[in-house]
Amino acid sequence: MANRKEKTFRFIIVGGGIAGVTCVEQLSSQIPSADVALITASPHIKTVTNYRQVSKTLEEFDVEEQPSSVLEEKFPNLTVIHSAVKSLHTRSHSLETTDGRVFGYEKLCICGGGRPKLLTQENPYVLGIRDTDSAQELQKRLSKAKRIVVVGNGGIALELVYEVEGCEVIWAVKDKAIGNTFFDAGAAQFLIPSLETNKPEKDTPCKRPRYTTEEPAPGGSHTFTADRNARRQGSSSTEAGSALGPDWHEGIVLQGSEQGTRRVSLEYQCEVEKIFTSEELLNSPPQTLGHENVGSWPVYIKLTNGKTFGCDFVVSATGVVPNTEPFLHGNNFALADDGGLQVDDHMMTSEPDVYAAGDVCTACWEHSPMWQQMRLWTQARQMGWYAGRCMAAQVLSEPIELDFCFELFSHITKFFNYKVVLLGKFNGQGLGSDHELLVRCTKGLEYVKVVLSGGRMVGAVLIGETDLEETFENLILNEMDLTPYGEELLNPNIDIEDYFD
Ligand SMILES: Cc1cc2nc3c(=O)[nH]c(=O)nc-3n(C[C@H](O)[C@H](O)[C@H](O)COP(=O)(O)OP(=O)(O)OC[C@H]3O[C@@H](n4cnc5c(N)ncnc54)[C@H](O)[C@@H]3O)c2cc1C
Ligand SMILES: NC(=O)C1=CN([C@@H]2O[C@H](COP(=O)(O)OP(=O)(O)OC[C@H]3O[C@@H](n4cnc5c(N)ncnc54)[C@H](O)[C@@H]3O)[C@@H](O)[C@H]2O)C=CC1
Repeated sequence: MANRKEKTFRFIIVGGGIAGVTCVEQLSSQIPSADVALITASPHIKTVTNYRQVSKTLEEFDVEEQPSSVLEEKFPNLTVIHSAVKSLHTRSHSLETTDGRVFGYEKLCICGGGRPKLLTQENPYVLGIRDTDSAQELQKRLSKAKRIVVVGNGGIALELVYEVEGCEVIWAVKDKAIGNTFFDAGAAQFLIPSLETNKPEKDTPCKRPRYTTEEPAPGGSHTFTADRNARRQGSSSTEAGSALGPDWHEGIVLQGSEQGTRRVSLEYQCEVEKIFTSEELLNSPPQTLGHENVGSWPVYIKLTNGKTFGCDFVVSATGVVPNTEPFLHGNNFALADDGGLQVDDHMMTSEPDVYAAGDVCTACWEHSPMWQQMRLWTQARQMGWYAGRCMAAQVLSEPIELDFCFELFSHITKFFNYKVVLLGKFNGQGLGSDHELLVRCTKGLEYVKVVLSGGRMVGAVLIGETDLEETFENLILNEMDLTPYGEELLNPNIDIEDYFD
């Protein structure tokens, strides 16, 4: 293969998502003379725009899908190759793309992202959501649907059950409360009433519509209903590739076949026992179907709580698997338990000269006590940026230390139309019983939870416009003993910022 190399680049980055593109930008601006190649399976690349450092560790930005020429114009030494990597040969420092080209590299960074961890593979009635194609498929199928079942209790499920209108949604969660990857039961209780109320009308269209839309066709349980008739529309056509992200649902119509109502029925503490097609159900012994008629739905889902629901399709919102497949074969990559490429504190994998960043990798260095990896947009950006710096530092023989952004976990997002800020060990992760909680909650307005360990703040969940993120971030980073303040810490009548000046 070595002889067939079309060209050897100093740096090759695989993947045109946030991690890969940020890595390319960092490398190209740090060493402008270096030949850099970005190899990506997707026709468009994702770039970070309107980046804003909210506080020491919190950041906000928009993400835009752009043609790769934008990047090539900015960095003349960059070549973008639109093809998927088919095989990697770390010994000969070369890789082959699906269109049969072979490229050599001095340093490689794998930013191949992840794919949905589906409940079951190759069942046409089980959908996952990851990229533009899968979002469009969801939109298309939803426009004809009367009932769907959403399985999973993380980010995608939270967004979907809130956004879908005109279609009954059965939401099956393994846990006692909603949103287990982000919240505890208290926060879940604060958020639940939002499923019963109307979504606020959006007076401005989405800032960055990215998806083609089609007009939809006409047209221990807990049930929530809300009415709304408004429909949103986006524009701009793209093809499959990188993961969606914040606001992915803003540019598409998530409307079922019926008129604009949100109807969510929650099934707690249950998993999926079996998924049947209508024919399978007819051929199998009688099932407990309640009022369902066998044959009236294309697919049926049996839950471990004994209930079976017929529906138009099932959304498997059950997490992400790192996309390691094409890179592993014939190489010696160490993998983490979650299937990610293990990386050290310089974003290096176990193979020489191969780095990795974003959803594809698992951070295997000794973490700061206040940081954990979550497969999020912000972390993809931070890892891509830091990997670029590490690759450049190695080439320039410069020392580099783990970046400050890995000191404290921080995430800003929106669920059920509330601003949500998560800091540090926001759910007491890894603390066992060695922590206490302080909670302040005003129904419909805000939910503030502080996690304390040994008298020091180690995490927080802030829902609503609390304006506390910067102060709490400082208190966590300063490791100040807060014992003397006790519950005053959350006293709404005290301006906490002045308190700690
Ligand atoms: C529906 C949805 C909503 C989300 N919402 C949020 C949110 O609100 N906030 C947040 O922080 N995060 C969110 N995320 C998570 C976030 O989008 C991801 O963590 C992040 O985009 C990962 O970036 P990445 O660059 O690592 O991977 P990706 O964006 O998946 O990019 C991987 C790239 O690698 C390319 N690729 C893969 N294999 C190959 C190959 N063999 N050869 C060449 N190229 C290849 C792909 O085409 C793609 O361009 C969401 C994710 C989803 C699916
Ligand atoms: N606003 C945000 O920050 C958002 C972030 N994301 C990110 O996108 C990625 C994909 O999102 P999700 O698929 O929601 O992943 P996730 O990791 O957030 O949640 C997965 C959920 O599926 C559940 N689950 C796993 N296996 C299951 C099974 N067999 N049966 C039933 N439940 C099961 C888990 O308990 C968990 O609740 C994640 O990395 C997530 O963090 C997604 C949407 C919004």
